[in-house]
Amino acid sequence: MQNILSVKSLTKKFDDFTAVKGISFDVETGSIFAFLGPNGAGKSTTIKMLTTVLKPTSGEIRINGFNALKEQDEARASFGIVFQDRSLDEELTAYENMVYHAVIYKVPRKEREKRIQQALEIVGLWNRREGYVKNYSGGMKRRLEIARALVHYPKILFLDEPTVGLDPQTRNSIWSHIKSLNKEKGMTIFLTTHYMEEAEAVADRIAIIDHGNIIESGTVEEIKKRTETESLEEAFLKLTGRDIRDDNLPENKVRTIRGMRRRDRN
Ligand SMILES: Nc1ncnc2c1ncn2[C@@H]1O[C@H](COP(=O)(O)OP(=O)(O)OP(=O)(O)O)[C@@H](O)[C@H]1O
Repeated sequence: MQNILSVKSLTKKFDDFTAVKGISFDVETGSIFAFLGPNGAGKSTTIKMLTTVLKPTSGEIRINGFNALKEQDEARASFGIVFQDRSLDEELTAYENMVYHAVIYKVPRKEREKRIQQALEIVGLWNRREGYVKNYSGGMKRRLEIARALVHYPKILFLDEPTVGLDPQTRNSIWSHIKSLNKEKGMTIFLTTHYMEEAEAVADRIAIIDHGNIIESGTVEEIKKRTETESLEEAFLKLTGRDIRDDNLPENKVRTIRGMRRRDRN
């Protein structure tokens, strides 16, 4: 199978500190790839380089066959991204937010309505398109962000912590939308998450980064076998010696996640 994303010897230095240390990996077209690591491991720095926000110190990135450093426009047209931070205009309707994004991405005017409808239908928001975003729930906002990232027909979707801050039911609904996008539309998904059980449930392949190096990669089964563990969470702990969810998380994230764990138990 072809690789939609291919990364070779990718390195990022901030002055004399090396945040990403020559990592290499491939993402197969049509797969779900989870990029995991404790806080400060280098995930955000890597995603920023993959999405052309940050210039690598050295290394190669090919997205959809394009050199992400030399063919930036083509590379950018090939991916959609949902960052952790909300970037919707709350004072506009869902539909207006979609139009705004379609214009920025230069979707031809004639195509706009059709593509917006398709994207909103995928996340189950077409019937709610006239609603103001400020009146949307957290889960609806996240679904709208995913729909928005699809409007220029990307080949690969980057999702940075797509379910953080959402309750368990909403998290399930987000995952089912992501899975159907992958299975039914063949969209490649590259995601980060702090929820090991969610990564285990959805990802075809996983890479674990720590201190700027990829310390393990493969399918969940391969990783569990090699680490002689029963779950991805256990494998992660064994490999990094840390709990992904509690290690130096910003206080607000810890609170959200601990709250969720309590709710999960109740
Ligand atoms: N602009 C910068 N200047 C200097 N150091 C930086 C900069 N950005 C990130 N770093 C450092 O690089 C390392 C990797 O950071 P990065 O944000 O990529 O980690 P992360 O794995 O995404 O963590 P998190 O899960 O908290 O988002 C950290 O030690 C961080 O302090």
